Amino acid sequence: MNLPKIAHVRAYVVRGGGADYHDQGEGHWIDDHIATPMSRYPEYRQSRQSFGINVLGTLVVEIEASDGTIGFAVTTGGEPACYIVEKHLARFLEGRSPTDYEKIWDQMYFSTQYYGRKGLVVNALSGVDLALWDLLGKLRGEPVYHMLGGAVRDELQFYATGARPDLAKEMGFIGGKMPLHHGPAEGEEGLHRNIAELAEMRSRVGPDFWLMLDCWMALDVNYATRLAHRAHEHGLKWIEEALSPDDYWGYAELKRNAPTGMLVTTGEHEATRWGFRMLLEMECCDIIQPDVGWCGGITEMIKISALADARGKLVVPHGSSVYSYHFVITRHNSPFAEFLMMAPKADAVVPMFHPQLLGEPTPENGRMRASALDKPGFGVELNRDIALHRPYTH
Ligand SMILES: C[C@H](O)[C@H](O)CC(=O)C(=O)O
Ligand SMILES: [Mg+2]
Repeated sequence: MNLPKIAHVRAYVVRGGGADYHDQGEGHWIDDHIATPMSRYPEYRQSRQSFGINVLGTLVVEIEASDGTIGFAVTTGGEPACYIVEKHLARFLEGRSPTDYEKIWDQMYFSTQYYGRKGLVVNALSGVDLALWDLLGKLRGEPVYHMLGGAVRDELQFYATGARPDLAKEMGFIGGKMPLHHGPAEGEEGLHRNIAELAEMRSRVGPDFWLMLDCWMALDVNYATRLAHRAHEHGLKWIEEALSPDDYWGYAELKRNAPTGMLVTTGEHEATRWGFRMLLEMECCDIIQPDVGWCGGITEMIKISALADARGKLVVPHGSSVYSYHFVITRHNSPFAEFLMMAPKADAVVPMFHPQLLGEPTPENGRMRASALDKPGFGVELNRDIALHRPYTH
């Protein structure tokens, strides 16, 4: 069957809302004294926005086929990513068939390799890849998860990331991941406060509920090892992204140092099969956490997941809403998914990519039926009531 060819690629920047790096208003738990690599500077300790976490904004990529069908995706990267998409990547799509996603990915990656490989460029590339899968699904009338081989279970189950695992438990989630609030620069007192917060949460949720700590690249091996051992006494299930993503050696050491039974997880700021191969071959962790919108998109996720599967490792993607749900439901080595609580007080389930997406499914009682994904493509529409700014054209 010949599908319509790709006619046009467009890239927009959006301010406000969204998940994680996207702009959140004041008083949101996600920007409240979270330990980061910048916490060593007191003036950048209270708010991640103070050092510019939200400086780029959201990237929206649209790919229009010659019959007028539009696929789209949302990720991070903002205006600089718009430039890369419009001025560089678009040439590898326009005039081509949307079925050629392997060749398109290969050309996008290798043509940008001299200035890319990770970070912003791979965010942009991921946005294009996700928009392409959305377009393909819309043209074929199939959900992305069908194109990935179909569901291996009837429903997704979720853990929640946010400041209130106790409320997440009441909402039916299988676990709660809290941000770590104090980094090494806050010394022994900070460590003590981190452990006290964990202990307090353990007392609220009881002995069996999963509790995890997200350290957002803020620690060193020594601090992370001490934190892990002290947290073990309070039943911490995993310690996440404790070190710089470049410190593969440190992760390998932390994995050796961690108490038996505690999982070491990382990878949300890693990209491509080559980056994840490093994490896997160097025995850096137990669970890898690629973000579908940052690691190279669905086309690359398939390869990353296969590498992990062959090594008996789990893939539990970072956030990314529908873009990860369609993947997780198709893989046995992705037994559960993350839900990032975007309600400012983490006290309600609200869509992760609000207000950019319309029709975004959310977990109910910590679960989501596969049938909630049964719409063409990623099953969501772009909210055209938001201000979409197209800074570049080609
Ligand atoms: C809460 C973390 O600091 C970060 O904002 C989200 C994240 O890393 C995760 O969901 O994982
Ligand atoms: Mg994380």
